[in-house]
Amino acid sequence: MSARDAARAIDALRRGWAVTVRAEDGALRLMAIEGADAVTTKDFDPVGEADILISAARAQTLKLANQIAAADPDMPVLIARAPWIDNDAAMAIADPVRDLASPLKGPFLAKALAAPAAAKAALRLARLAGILPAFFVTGEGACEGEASAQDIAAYDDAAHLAIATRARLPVSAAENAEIVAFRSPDEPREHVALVVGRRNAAPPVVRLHSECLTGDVLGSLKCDCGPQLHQALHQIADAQWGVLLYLRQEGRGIGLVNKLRAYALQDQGFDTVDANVRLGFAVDARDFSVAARMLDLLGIGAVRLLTNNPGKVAGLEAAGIEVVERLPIILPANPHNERYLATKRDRTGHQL
Ligand SMILES: Nc1nc2c(ncn2[C@@H]2O[C@H](COP(=O)(O)OP(=O)(O)OP(=O)(O)O)[C@@H](O)[C@H]2O)c(=O)[nH]1
Ligand SMILES: [Zn+2]
Repeated sequence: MSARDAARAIDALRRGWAVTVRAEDGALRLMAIEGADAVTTKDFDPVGEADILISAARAQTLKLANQIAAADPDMPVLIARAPWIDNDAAMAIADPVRDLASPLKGPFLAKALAAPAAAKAALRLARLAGILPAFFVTGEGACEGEASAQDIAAYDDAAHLAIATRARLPVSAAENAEIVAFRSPDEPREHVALVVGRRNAAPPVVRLHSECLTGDVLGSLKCDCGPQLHQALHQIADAQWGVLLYLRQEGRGIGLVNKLRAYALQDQGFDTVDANVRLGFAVDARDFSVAARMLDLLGIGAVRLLTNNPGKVAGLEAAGIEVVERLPIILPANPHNERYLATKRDRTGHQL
């Protein structure tokens, strides 16, 4: 079992190269539909026979609901290749953002999935690679990367995370702060912690902040991330000691490009929950065991957690960190994020 194989497969997928995903029930040779061009497609599938693997949610939108396994509604669906499915048509199958522009798709013929466990692992790999969960699929053949379902499951295992370095970092909210960088040999994303103030015996005030390029850096009004980040730093500074974890979980774990696809779906009227689902992802794909591991490496076993999200409390506790208190972090809404905040309150259990 090696997370290295998963890392290679992720890299290959993002470059549009062929990869093989194996599980106990068989192997699938895959190429991402996203980014496929005439040359890579010909190389992967010279005769144009590759089938298409999509998420169950995408199958539902494409009127293949009858193909969704009753016993496992998350099971991916395999579409048989038809002569009219060229790269452009495949991209229209893959990308829900195009549904308004190209509404006429199908009819599709679904096929039995020979290797369901491998298909599920492939979809997990797509999320880790930050691409759309839609593939061309063949059986055997040349490929640039090969990973097993176990490799893929081990890829973002927080156990391999370690402290890489630390340094003093005065910030506007707290001059007495130290930045601690964490790295895992398997994974390129580096998480950081900002440790504020002087450690004392009380459980620190802790904020788990998931990366949001649009909110944190550009000041997006569509979410509450930017103001929450600054408010959290001030609340931690006021408490004299605490930690902000900056987690590289852009878009609740689906990556920047997929989050922006979710935004494009929101422009079409879907809310933040339905947009994720329509893309073929979980509503929240984050794994908070990485945060627990970081706290553990900082010698912190109990926290006062700044959050409105009961899922974060449960995720940290499940990973062995005691949450002695939940502190709310509520900021005024603006006209652009009103619906987003209402959806968090009404559909994802946020206590707002
Ligand atoms: N997929 C997706 N991600 C989003 C969207 N809006 C914001 N995000 C991401 O959501 C994450 C922000 O969530 P957080 O503020 O950490 O957490 P939360 O679940 O809202 O809980 P709180 O602790 O109460 O703030 C960041 O990774 C954002 O990039 C969206 O519409 N779709
Ligand atoms: Zn945001």
